[in-house]
Amino acid sequence: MKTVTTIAELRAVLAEHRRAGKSIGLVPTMGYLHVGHMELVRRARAENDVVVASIFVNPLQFGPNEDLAKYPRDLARDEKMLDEGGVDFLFAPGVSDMYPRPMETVVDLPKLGSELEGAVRPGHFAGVATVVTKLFNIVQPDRAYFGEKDFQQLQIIRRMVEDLAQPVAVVGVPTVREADGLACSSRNVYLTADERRAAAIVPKALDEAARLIASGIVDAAAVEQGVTAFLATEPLARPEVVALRDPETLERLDAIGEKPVLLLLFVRFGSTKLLDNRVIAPKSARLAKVA
Ligand SMILES: Nc1ncnc2c1ncn2[C@@H]1O[C@H](COP(=O)(O)OP(=O)(O)OP(=O)(O)O)[C@@H](O)[C@H]1O
Ligand SMILES: CC(C)(CO)[C@@H](O)C(=O)[O-]
Ligand code: BAL
Repeated sequence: MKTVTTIAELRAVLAEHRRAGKSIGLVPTMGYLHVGHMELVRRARAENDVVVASIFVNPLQFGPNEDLAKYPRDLARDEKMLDEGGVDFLFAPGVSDMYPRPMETVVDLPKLGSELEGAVRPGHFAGVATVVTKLFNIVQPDRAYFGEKDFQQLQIIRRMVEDLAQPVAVVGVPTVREADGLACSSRNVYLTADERRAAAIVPKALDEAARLIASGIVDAAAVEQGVTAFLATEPLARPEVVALRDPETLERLDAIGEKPVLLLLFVRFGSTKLLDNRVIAPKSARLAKVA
């Protein structure tokens, strides 16, 4: 694997491969890799001739009081993991490589980006959409891989690619979990031992949502209240978003019908935010209950 830090060098090495007709897969990350990231790499490796991973802790997507400065970093360990995962090029630019001048241009999806996590992190998704567009322009990948754990991010990128006719196929990858069900996340390292034990309630709250829907509840607010009450049984959990939404538009739902619904959670433990979600198909949830 070759590590590249400048846009010009990455463009030059990829141009050769593109001329030779090779397909290119891109895995964008912020580093401090775990098995969830490596699943994106595995998919990219299986589906493309050339695999590029990027590590860039993007200042544009952090709010003034967020964890930009303390976001966990370990480039040497990440390089080893990516090399073993079969990545061909690691793009690891510094902030001045990526943004030689303050950015004047912003890619924003004001509606999708202000819902849910966007409501508690104003400007976050404009920062994500802008950097992902820039990465797409630099790498010009055939396919780009994103985790379903960050479900809103994935839907925003899908919509951005459609709206702007960006020539890339967006591939969503199912969430990889720890043994107790907690979604793997770089930020899990911030949790104290007590918070880490308590965090197992997050995936259980998704099970609770599926159980409530399977029991025949059709009122979306009643499911949200049931899940909030379930999370309240864990004193260390501070739910910030408990929302049942349309999986594609992220719009609120009044009633649960036949179509799949998204349950999205954003729960704080101490100063750490944890995200999780599940798309629940009401029909199969109810059939599973009958069976
Ligand atoms: N558990 C996981 N399973 C599958 N994909 C994941 C998982 N965790 C992260 N990803 C995906 O990896 C990509 C890079 O994510 P990122 O570097 O922000 O890691 P993260 O663990 O989500 O970090 P954070 O703690 O900041 O949320 C994103 O597309 C993200 O959705
Ligand atoms: C997609 C991404 C790499 C953009 O900075 C980031 O939001 C992430 O790691 O999910
Ligand atoms: N995993 C999404 C990136 C962020 O939280 O900033």
